[in-house]
Amino acid sequence: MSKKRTIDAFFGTPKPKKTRVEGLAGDAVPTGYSTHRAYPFPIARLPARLSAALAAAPAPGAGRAIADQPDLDLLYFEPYVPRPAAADELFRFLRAELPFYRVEYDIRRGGISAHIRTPRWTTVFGIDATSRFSAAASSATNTESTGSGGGTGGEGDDDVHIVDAHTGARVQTAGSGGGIVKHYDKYAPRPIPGCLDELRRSAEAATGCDFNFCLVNYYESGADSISYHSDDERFLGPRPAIASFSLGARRDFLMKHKPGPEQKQGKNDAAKPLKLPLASGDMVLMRGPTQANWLHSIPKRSGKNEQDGGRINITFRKAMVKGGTENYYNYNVGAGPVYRWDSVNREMKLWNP
Ligand SMILES: O=C(O)CCC(=O)C(=O)O
Ligand SMILES: [Fe+2]
Repeated sequence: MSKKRTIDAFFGTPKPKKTRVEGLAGDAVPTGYSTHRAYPFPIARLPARLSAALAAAPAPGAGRAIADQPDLDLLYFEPYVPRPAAADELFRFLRAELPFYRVEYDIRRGGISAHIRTPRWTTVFGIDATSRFSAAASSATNTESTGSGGGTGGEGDDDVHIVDAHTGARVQTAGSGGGIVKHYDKYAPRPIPGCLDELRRSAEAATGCDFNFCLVNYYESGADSISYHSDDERFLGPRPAIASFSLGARRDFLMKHKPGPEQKQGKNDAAKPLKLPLASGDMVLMRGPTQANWLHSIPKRSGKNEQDGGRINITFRKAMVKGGTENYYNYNVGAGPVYRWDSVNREMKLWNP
């Protein structure tokens, strides 16, 4: 029996007589909801046993360094989230509880325009380092409500606003009304919900890095992919550290050195392409000179490997300036409709509140 079928057999049949929440794996019961007016629906907090699994995450330095190639610096936790049970439960939880988008956009390159359909589901939370969510935001995102989404005790998400990270002064945004719109006028940034913030805090402890953004990809089958790119945008600053988690189906993560003048000089002849078969629960920290010099991708899979179950990828990053916030919401939320996992039909479904 394949590993996947074993996991399905273990989690596929919920235990009878326990309170069960639609979309949650097995007998998991949420411990409350994160709410915010920019969320399309309240987002469940982690069941206690997943919180416990993340709290017991690897100690700093537990990862294996991969730095034996020019300009490459990876730290590979294999796994980070214990597998199969915790990693697979976290996969099912996040697929069921997060809003997803299928972003489309137009590009113009060299006078030619093209319409791009992102070949995977995406979502994003966070705000760049020039701003933060007010104290009311953190209480709103930790609201112990029972699912109505309205919060409790008057700590409604209406009090949540964005403030300057240094002065604490309120940042004038599209949603805050009254006067000239100055910042974040295209998208209302969303605080990282509790369920992903627990993983963010765990990753910060394990890596010693700071993260203020969480990007999520859902590859529903082998037909979904991400093409070769590097996460080297200027708004991440030089030598960015990116923590990348894998949950669900195993997919190959390919890396190759960027072509460049150095290669012609022979310096990078030794840089061989890399293939990491990322499994559920794995985490790869990419840091140092990696983004400036290497490309990475998740190629499509075909034939018998195409329908091998979905995979979620979560990356934590630190955007330094406001342009990063707009860029991330542009390409991971966009202007299209919201989708949510339908656990009966086992597919993403348009969310119509
Ligand atoms: O899915 C993955 O492992 C990689 C995702 C990625 O490279 C990205 O979101 O920038
Ligand atoms: Fe990437």
